[in-house]
Amino acid sequence: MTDSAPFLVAACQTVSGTHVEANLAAAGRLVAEAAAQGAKLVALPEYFCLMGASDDDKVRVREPFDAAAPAGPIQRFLSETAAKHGIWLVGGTVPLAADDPAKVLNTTLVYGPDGAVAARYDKIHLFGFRKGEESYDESRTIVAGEPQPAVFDAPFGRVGLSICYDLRFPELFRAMGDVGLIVLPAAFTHTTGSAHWEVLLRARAVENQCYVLASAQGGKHENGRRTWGHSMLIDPWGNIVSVKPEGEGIAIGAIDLKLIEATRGNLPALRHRRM
Ligand SMILES: NC(=O)CC(=O)C(=O)O
Repeated sequence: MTDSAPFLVAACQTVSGTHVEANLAAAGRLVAEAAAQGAKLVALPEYFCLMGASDDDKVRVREPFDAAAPAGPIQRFLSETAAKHGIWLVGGTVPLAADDPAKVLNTTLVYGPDGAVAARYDKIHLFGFRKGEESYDESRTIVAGEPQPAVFDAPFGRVGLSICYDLRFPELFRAMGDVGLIVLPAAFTHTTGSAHWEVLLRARAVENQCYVLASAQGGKHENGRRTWGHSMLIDPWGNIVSVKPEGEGIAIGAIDLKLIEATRGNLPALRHRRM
């Protein structure tokens, strides 16, 4: 049964550094702030546990995955934090061990209010970008997930999972089916984010007539990188409900399931699809 009363969700924005312990402490403070304000679902950003000095650092802190018992400090932190606050915690991304020992899976693990794993999504699309001095190639250290959508059911409805660069591939979001909320942990670069972040997020909300909650890295990092931030909640009409432009903090706002129904009733574009 779906509980249809409006409820709060929050996107945590971090400026993660090169030390896992310090990053987990920062994430813990932000989740506690969101929970204290009443958020039922809280999302952390991509790479919330580490923005390493080099891309290979995430391989150094990789953890095996165990759905039954947290198999490392990052998974333990997520499980304990969800249970402590009694929330749904979308755990940004965790570097999970892959078959190739030189690479990881860049994975979102979702924990329920009981601290148990409720869903897993391995990032499908791997970011590559080169312009001037800037160069990114995730395929060097990350193995792409199997190309299939991941959703989970919470008491307030169905939630779809995606990560950062996935945002540029609308077919993934369509394949999620009927979701009321899409969550996107991210670490968009300052260059690409200033140009594309908001317009892409709002497009995904409008074309799927659902809420989008995007939790981002936002600021100048210890490793010299600069990320765009602008963590936000967007409603099914494409309005920005709440935004955290820069630096550490949260973007918190209400989800009203009746607005999804009303939007789809007024403008039945999803029913008008012919392909
Ligand atoms: N950092 C990413 O994975 C994606 C990004 O910055 C972009 O798509 O732009």
